[in-house]
Amino acid sequence: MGEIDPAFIQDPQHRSKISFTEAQGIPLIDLSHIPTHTSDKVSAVNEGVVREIGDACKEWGFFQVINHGVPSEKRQRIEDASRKFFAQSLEEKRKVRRNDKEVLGYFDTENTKNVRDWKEVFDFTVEEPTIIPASHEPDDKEVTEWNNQWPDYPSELREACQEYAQEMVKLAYKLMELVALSLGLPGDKFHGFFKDQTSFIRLNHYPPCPDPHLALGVGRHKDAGAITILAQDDVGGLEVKRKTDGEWVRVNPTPDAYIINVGDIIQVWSNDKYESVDHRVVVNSKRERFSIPFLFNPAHYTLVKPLEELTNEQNPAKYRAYNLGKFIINRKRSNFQKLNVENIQISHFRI
Ligand SMILES: O=C(O)CCC(=O)C(=O)O
Ligand SMILES: [Fe+2]
Repeated sequence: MGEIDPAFIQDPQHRSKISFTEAQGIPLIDLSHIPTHTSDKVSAVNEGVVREIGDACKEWGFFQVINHGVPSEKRQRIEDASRKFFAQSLEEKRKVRRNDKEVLGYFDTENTKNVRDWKEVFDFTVEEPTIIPASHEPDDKEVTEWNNQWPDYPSELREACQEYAQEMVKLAYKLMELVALSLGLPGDKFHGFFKDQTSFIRLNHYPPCPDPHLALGVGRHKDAGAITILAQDDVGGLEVKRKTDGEWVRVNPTPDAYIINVGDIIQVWSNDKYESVDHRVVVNSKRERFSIPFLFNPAHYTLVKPLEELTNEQNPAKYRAYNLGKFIINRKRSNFQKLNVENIQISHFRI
């Protein structure tokens, strides 16, 4: 005990337990009968899946999908490239380091809720470049570009990432269609929001940790985007805060499955019908772990607010509209300046 830098040490109430509870009952949903372009008229087969998705979003905020249509070679390729990238020396990795000007690339000092995460990451956006507000100032209309920083090694990383991103976008549209249908909306209800998407992918590497019960790979948090599609390897460590009793439960790895979770934006759009759920990553002292989340995010100019179709006099909007781009910039800012305040959250816009 006590071998690690105090910056990593979680308050006792947030530490992982010695034994963990396996998440029983996180729905495993088979997408094999879902065509890429689900029309508004769901067939009888698809109706069952739509109901399963709706129930999973309500009861868990999390589910897993199989037969999702993402070719396993593409997943393998990005996973292999990620391993090669992180196996390099810190000096090499820092050549594509995130800094005040470049917000994407390699980063090994991320804090979640002001405690350092036991991990290193490599971030890249789907759109190259990604357009985003130039400042957090509400009245500043100027925009800027975020550009990816690609490392020289491994040489296949860039293409592997770009190809994988296209697969993630396809699956994300399919999932958003199912979510829309489950809310009683037209299948394409959400599509327009993603035209100039700010989606990004993060390669996560969690090295073995000498004190796994003091630190976390990622501290408890909710994802700020619309929906997250996560590939985790066979090590395990992702924990979800179960809605029924607030217990942290472990999502055991299922080979070739993706873990899907509702993000804050779906929570706002659905006016709290579907909630974004707290999750975290527990580390261990023996095996390094890799994961790849894809965060499907609308365009920066999106005004995020409860959908009119889902609100009425009895169920008024629970949130004020917020500008997504400004929200993203505010978050980045607080991460950088290590302001001793928690990141901006959707709860700031709660009415
Ligand atoms: O590594 C994981 O399993 C999850 C990571 C995560 O929640 C995130 O990066 O937002
Ligand atoms: Fe997350």
